[in-house]
Amino acid sequence: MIYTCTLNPSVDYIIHVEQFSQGGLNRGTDTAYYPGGKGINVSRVLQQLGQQNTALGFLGGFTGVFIKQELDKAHITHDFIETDGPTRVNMKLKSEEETEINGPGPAISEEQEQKLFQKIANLNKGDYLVAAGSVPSTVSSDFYVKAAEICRKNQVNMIADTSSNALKKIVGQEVFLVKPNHHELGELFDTTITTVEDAVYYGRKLHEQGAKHVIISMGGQGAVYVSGDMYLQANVPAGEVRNTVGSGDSMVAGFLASISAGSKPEKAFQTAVAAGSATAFQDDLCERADVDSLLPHVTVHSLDKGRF
Ligand SMILES: Nc1ncnc2c1ncn2[C@@H]1O[C@H](COP(=O)(O)OP(=O)(O)OP(=O)(O)O)[C@@H](O)[C@H]1O
Ligand SMILES: O=P(O)(O)OC[C@@]1(O)O[C@H](CO)[C@@H](O)[C@@H]1O
Repeated sequence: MIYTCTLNPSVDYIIHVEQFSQGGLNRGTDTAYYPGGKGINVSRVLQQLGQQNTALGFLGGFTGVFIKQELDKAHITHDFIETDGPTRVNMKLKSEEETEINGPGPAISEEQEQKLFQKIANLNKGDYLVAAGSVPSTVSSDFYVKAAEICRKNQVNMIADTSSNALKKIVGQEVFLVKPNHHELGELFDTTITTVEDAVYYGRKLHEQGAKHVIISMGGQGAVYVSGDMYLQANVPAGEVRNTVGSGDSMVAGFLASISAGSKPEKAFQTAVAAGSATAFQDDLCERADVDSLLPHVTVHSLDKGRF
């Protein structure tokens, strides 16, 4: 069984503004509301790809009700801990550039945090847990580390998709998959990553420190996969980028859907990139048909080990 865990979900409020003027009154043209937060996005794409899963995490208030309704409509099971305050609304402003304003989210009490650990402790050997997104300031900063320890003890495969301090802390833990983008990977090692060679070099470090599969997404430049002595590179298919929000989450879902169905890493990596790009090419997250049609346009090749 696959579980996702979103500590700080969101209603993503998308608003298009022509010629955004900072400090002025702007009138939006199109708007949309989506259930968001990285783990919830992974849940939605997994479901599209035919993988039933359960969404865990914290949710509350009128925004929480909306997210639950949307998950119900998509036939995604969920088992959230109720928060006292409402789940945040994250604004995604689409103008000449994409600007995001992510809220802090409601306060989480010690008791609520412990309840979530209890749910994680109840997962079974062989299950997958995708822990994705930022850690709210009221949750222990080492939440993911503790979750990884519980998962290791119970032989649950943990996937960590986070950034900044939470990503730093997870390095050194035994996890099934990490998927930093090249900026996050650079930040982790206090460097700037611009080339595939750099991505492989630092990706190997993550692998050596406990991550079984490492995917480094590099936006329009493609992506790199590292595991053991297997180094792969994929191109991204050509297309018009409409929305990159959730494209990284779609990669995680694509990889997991494929590998948990028994595919080899090459195929799972190809599916990850197809799913990431399928999301980038439309307004909401990708649908299965989009992933299937992009798959033949993603080429995966082995990188010559002598280069590294
Ligand atoms: N210009 C592009 N053309 C085609 N595909 C793209 C483009 N930009 C992003 N993608 C797709 O989205 C995937 C993830 O992109 P990126 O490296 O920006 O991840 P991320 O920063 O983790 O995403 P997120 O915005 O969800 O946090 C890429 O590997 C690719 O599949
Ligand atoms: O604030 P976080 O947890 O880092 O990111 C939250 C978020 O930006 O990530 C998703 C896209 O990846 C969105 O659905 C959501 O609004």
